[in-house]
Amino acid sequence: MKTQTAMNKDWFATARTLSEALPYLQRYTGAIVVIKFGGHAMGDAAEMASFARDVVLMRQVGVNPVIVHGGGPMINDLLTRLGITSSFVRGKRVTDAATMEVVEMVLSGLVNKRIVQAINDEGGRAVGLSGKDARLITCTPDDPELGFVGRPDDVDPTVLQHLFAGGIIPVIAPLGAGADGQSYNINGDTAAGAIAAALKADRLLLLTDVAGVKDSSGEVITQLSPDEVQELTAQGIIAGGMIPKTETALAAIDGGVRAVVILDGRAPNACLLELFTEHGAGSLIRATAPRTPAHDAGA
Ligand SMILES: Nc1ncnc2c1ncn2[C@@H]1O[C@H](COP(=O)(O)OP(=O)(O)O)[C@@H](O)[C@H]1O
Ligand SMILES: CC(=O)N[C@@H](CCC(=O)OP(=O)(O)O)C(=O)O
Repeated sequence: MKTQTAMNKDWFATARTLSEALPYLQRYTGAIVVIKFGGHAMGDAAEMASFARDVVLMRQVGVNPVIVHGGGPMINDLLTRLGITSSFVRGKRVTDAATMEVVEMVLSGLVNKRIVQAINDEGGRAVGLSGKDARLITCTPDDPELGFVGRPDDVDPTVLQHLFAGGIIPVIAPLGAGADGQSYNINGDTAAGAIAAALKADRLLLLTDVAGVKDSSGEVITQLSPDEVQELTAQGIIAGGMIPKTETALAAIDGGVRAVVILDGRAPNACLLELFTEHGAGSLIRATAPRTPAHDAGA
């Protein structure tokens, strides 16, 4: 049972949090925030609902969120059930014709519609599409060794601008078409970075299953410059699955994205904490400027 005094304390704290968010809400009105929602970050139904609620809140306060999702673990599940073996080279799935069919079914079907439904359930209006729709992403083959893995060559974000104007939240599966109409599988981080660069997004949030980029003692680094990312990679401190993320971050910054944040998508309200509080979350990568006191003031 809660006493009147305890309840009052809760409400005062909530009101103060809302009040303190004002400069951040003002800062992000009209901003474009691209969110890469990785398969490992998706979690269970409650975690998916919590993510969807944060996205709907962003839209409600005037941000234009764009979700680019992954789904590697879900692709693995269906491939296993179908008896198709799969391998990765430098973090990318070797994709033959049969694998491509499964990748498209899982990403454009199961995963995309699950996210769309979760956002709509929270009162938002989401539209699911892939990089093949409205020529959003045109690809060339990444590397002959990888089969039908695409490298985004041309990104036409016109369809996204139409969706923003209608107050609709785009949810994008990382697929693309070649000039010849062939379907390509694109790494989710790569697709998110290319879309963020084409939109000159204010933020690219890469949601993963760790709290951020860690240093040699396992501490999360709250802010890094591109040079520091390169140093940590050369020292082998940034390794494995973190390499495609930091490479994406550097390419996105080069392409005109103002800043990239790598953060834990399973942490409650991770996106809200990053955008609308002084605290921030995860590791912020950008060319210059401090993270505090207002971690992105004027950026
Ligand atoms: N310096 C580092 N800081 C944080 N994580 C790192 C670092 N180097 C390697 N990693 C690994 O990168 C992983 C994130 O990449 P990945 O599993 O591919 O993510 P996702 O599935 O979300 O795309 C972490 O779980 C961690 O094991
Ligand atoms: C070329 C390539 O590797 N494509 C990825 C696409 C999905 C993805 O990126 O999913 P996560 O973000 O959950 O890892 C794949 O086939 O798994």
